[in-house]
Amino acid sequence: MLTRRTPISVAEAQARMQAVPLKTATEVVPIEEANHRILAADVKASYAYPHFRRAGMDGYAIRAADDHDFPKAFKVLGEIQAGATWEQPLASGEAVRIMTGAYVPDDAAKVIRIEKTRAVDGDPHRVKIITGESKTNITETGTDVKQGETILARNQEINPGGLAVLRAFGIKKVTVYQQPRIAIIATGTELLNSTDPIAPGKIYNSNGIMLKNLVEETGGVVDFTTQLPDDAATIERVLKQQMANHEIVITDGGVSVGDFDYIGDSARQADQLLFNKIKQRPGSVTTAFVQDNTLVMALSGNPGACFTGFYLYMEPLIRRYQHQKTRLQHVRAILAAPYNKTNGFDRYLRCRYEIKDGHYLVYPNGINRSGSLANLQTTTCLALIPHSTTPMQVGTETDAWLLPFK
Ligand SMILES: Nc1nc2c(c(=O)[nH]1)N[C@H]1C(S)=C(S)[C@@H](COP(=O)(O)OP(=O)(O)OC[C@H]3O[C@@H](n4cnc5c(N)ncnc54)[C@H](O)[C@@H]3O)O[C@H]1N2
Ligand code: MOO
Repeated sequence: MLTRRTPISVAEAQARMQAVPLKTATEVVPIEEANHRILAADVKASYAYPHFRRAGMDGYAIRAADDHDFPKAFKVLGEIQAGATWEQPLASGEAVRIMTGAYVPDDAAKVIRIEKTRAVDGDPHRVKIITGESKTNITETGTDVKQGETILARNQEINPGGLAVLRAFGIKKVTVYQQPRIAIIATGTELLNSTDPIAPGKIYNSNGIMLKNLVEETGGVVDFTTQLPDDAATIERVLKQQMANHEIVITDGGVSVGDFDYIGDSARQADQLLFNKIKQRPGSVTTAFVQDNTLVMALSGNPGACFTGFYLYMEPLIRRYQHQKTRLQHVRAILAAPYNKTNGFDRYLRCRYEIKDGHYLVYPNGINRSGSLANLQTTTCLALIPHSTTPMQVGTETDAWLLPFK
C-alpha cells in the first residue's frame, strides 16, 4: 500500500527501540547448561579456596622448627597423596612425603621439593634434605578466595572459565536472565524451501538462516521460524499467532511499498508504530511496532539491509533483554579505499577493517547494494558514509562499528 512515511534518523530509531519496556525475568539453570548465559545474581563462595592447606610441590613436609642447618636426615612417617588427609602429629626430626595438591599436615610449615632431597641407604623410612627452600611451597587456605567473597558478579556472561569457578565451589545451579524467545517470519512468494531445486524467479530464504543464527549468537532463543507466501490473510494470521506467544517477532521482507508488502499494513494498524522509514541505506524501510506488549521488528527482505538492520536495531534489544550492552564496538575509523556513491541518507557501508599504526582503517567490502549478499561472510564492520552530494574522500575519518562474531 502506498502511504506517506515520515523518515527519522538512525539515532532516533535506536532511541525509540531503547525506550521499549522489556519484561526481563530470571530462571535457575544447572551449570552444565549455563555457558554464555547472563548471571542475574551474585554468586558467593560458601567456603574458602583452597579450603585446605595445599602442597604446591612434590616433596617432604617438615615443621618450621626443623627448617635450618641442612643437610640433615629425617624420619619419614608416611606419604600423603592428593585426595588424602593426614591426622598424625609431626614431631621434630620427622617428615612426610607429600604430593602436589595434597593436604598439608597442620603442623608442617614447609614442603621441601624432592629435588633437594636424597635417599638414605635405600631406606624408605628415612630421607636426607640437602638444602632448604626460600618458599613454603604451601598454598594457605583462602589464598585464592575467602569464604563469603563474590566469585562471579551478576550481569556478566558466564564462560568456560566461570564454569570452572562455579564447579570448584560445588555450585550446581545458577540464576540467570531468561533469554528472549523470538519468532522469525520470512515473507515472499519467491522463497523456496531449502530442499527445493533452484527455479527461475525463485530464491532460497537466505535471510532466515542468517537471522536465526544472529539471534542465537546474540543470546536469544529462536523457537519458531517459517516462510510464508505473500498472502495477506496467511501473513496476518501467522503474525498474530506468533505475537500472542512472543515478546519479540522478527519479520523480513514485505515492508516496502509493493502490492504484496503486507507487513507494512500490519505496522500501520498497530497500537504503537515506532517507525517505518529511517534515513539510512540500506534498509530505509525498516519498520518496528509494538502491539499488545509484543515488539515486531520488520526488517527489509534485501539481504544487505536485513543484515545491517539486525545489527543496528535487534542486537542492542536482545542484549538489553539480558541487561547487557551492545557488542558492536564503536570506533573512529579512516576510509582507506574509495567509495564513490553519494546518498541523501546516511549509508552504513559493509566494510572490512584493519588496525594500522593505532588507527582503524575501513575498506568497502565488495558490492554494497542492499540486495547483494556476497560480502556478508567477510564483512567485519559497518562504516558510516554520511549523506552528502559529494563522495567521501579516502582518508576521511568517520564512525564505524566493529561487528561481534567476526
Ligand atoms: N517503488 C519502490 N520500490 C521499492 C522501494 C521504494 O521506496 N519504492 N524501496 C526499495 C528498497 S530501498 C528496499 S530496501 C526494498 C525493501 O523491500 P522489502 O523489505 O519490502 O522486501 P521485499 O520487497 O520483500 O524483498 C526485497 C528483496 O529481498 C529479497 N528477499 C526477500 N526475502 C528474502 C529472504 N528471506 N532471503 C533472501 N532474500 C530475500 C526479495 O526477493 C527481493 O529481491 O524495496 C525496494 N523497493
Ligand atoms: O532501504 Mo533499501 O536502502 O535499498 O535497503
